[in-house]
Amino acid sequence: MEEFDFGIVGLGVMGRNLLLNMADHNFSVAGLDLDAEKAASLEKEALENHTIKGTTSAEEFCGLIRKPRAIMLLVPAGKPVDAAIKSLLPFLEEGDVLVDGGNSYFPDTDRRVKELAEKGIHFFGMGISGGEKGARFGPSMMPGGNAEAYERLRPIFEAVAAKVNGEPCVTYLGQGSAGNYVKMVHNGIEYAIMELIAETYDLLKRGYGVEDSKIQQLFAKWNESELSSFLVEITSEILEKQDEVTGKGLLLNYVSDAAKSKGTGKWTSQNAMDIQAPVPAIDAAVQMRDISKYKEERVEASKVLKWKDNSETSEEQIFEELTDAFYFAMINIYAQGMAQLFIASKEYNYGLNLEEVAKIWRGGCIIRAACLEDLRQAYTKTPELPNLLMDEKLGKALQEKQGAARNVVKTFIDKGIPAAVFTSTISYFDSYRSEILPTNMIQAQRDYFGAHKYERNDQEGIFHTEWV
Ligand SMILES: NC(=O)C1=CN([C@@H]2O[C@H](COP(=O)(O)OP(=O)(O)OC[C@H]3O[C@@H](n4cnc5c(N)ncnc54)[C@H](OP(=O)(O)O)[C@@H]3O)[C@@H](O)[C@H]2O)C=CC1
Ligand SMILES: O=C(CO)[C@H](O)[C@H](O)COP(=O)(O)O
Repeated sequence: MEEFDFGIVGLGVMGRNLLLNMADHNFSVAGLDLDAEKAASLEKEALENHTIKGTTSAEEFCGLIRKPRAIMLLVPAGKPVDAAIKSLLPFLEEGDVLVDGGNSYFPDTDRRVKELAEKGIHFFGMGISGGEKGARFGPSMMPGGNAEAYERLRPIFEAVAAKVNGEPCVTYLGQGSAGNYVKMVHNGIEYAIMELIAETYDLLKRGYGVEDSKIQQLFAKWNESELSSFLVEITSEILEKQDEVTGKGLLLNYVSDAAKSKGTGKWTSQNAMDIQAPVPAIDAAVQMRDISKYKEERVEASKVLKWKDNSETSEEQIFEELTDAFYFAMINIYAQGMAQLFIASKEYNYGLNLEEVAKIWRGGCIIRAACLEDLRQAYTKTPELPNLLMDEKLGKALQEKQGAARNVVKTFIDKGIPAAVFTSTISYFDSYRSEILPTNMIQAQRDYFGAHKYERNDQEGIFHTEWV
């Protein structure tokens, strides 16, 4: 056989849709899944011009694909990836390329790259974003690994990726686990923007008692402005969806408020701490999902821990200021994530080009937004920009909008509505722009109780003092 251009392992949400997307672009693709029903139904979905074949046999699957083989895994992260690799290995040969398209934890990718290199197999970690529709009609893809192996995959990935002004939302990002790392931070940013939107909705709904339809209109209007983005767009659609079970009101009002997660946001925060890249908005978003799980405790606490709203900001003023406050927070979130990538690139030797990262995030992915073109331009101007807050254009916009952001945050606090991400973005901005921080006190305290020593700001050297 050996006639298929590409193979995909895992015919679930992402694998099946990406396979059909590839087939749309005239690539012949074989699919492998443990579930016979999924493998069989694939061929039923084929259009006339598609060349696709589904199987549950790893041997048959590997036999279908032209050598050197190009195979992508789209199975859940963790053990299923190792299991899928193990099932393929007996049938793979030197020179074959395996691409992990899932949300794998980046150290796992580094391990797999090494293990498979010993067998002459190129292993690639490639984050994919865009969900079900993105995979089907054009995702953003973040590949990392062996640069030569990528050249073989490039035509197929560029064909199926989303396009912005004709430019594909995929590019080679760097060696080893660079692709998984960039996707991990993408998801960290995703968590923070989702929480920012949730906080905005909360302030309007619980803080001001604004009707859902009016909140929907605000998000729809924002999507026509500089705040235009996929997450804002889907929020306005979610705020329109009626509940079909009860036939009464919005479905959203029946959705449980205990949020789930699969790990990428947490890994972003954990690794940010390891490499000392502060990302407080992402940390806050992860923590809010965690707090949301303590439903019973929250219900009990709400009965005893009371606060009386003493806000002086009118609903009209909030509607006016929220737009600027949202922009301010959103840019801060991207700045934190991009600064993490800047630091991680040096730490792990990825050689990331942040202009390219911003470029491939403009379309296809969950965090696509109009502002990503401004982010891209900031890096075109200054490729080694350590923090987007220092870009002239973005910095000026943030300076103009910070007043609104500060008032909105005050209003959240006055009303007793949680605003973990909104408040963290102001603190980040204020810390980053502080020539002096009170951390001299921390250094003095460390020296006082632990003889940890300190440096002085007026002379060289390391000092210790008997403080009393
Ligand atoms: N869903 C989304 O929006 C996005 C998901 N991702 C990532 O993509 C990856 C895949 O996600 P998704 O498509 O949603 O997952 P699904 O659970 O929908 O699909 C995974 C498929 O892989 C199959 N599978 C598991 N182990 C093996 C194996 N050893 N050999 C062959 N097939 C196997 C599963 O079969 P079975 O069900 O029988 O176990 C299932 O059909 C994950 O890492 C996810 O985090 C990335 C971006 C967006
Ligand atoms: O990668 C994705 C989007 O970019 C996936 O949808 C992922 O599952 C989202 O993360 P979580 O499930 O933790 O919210």
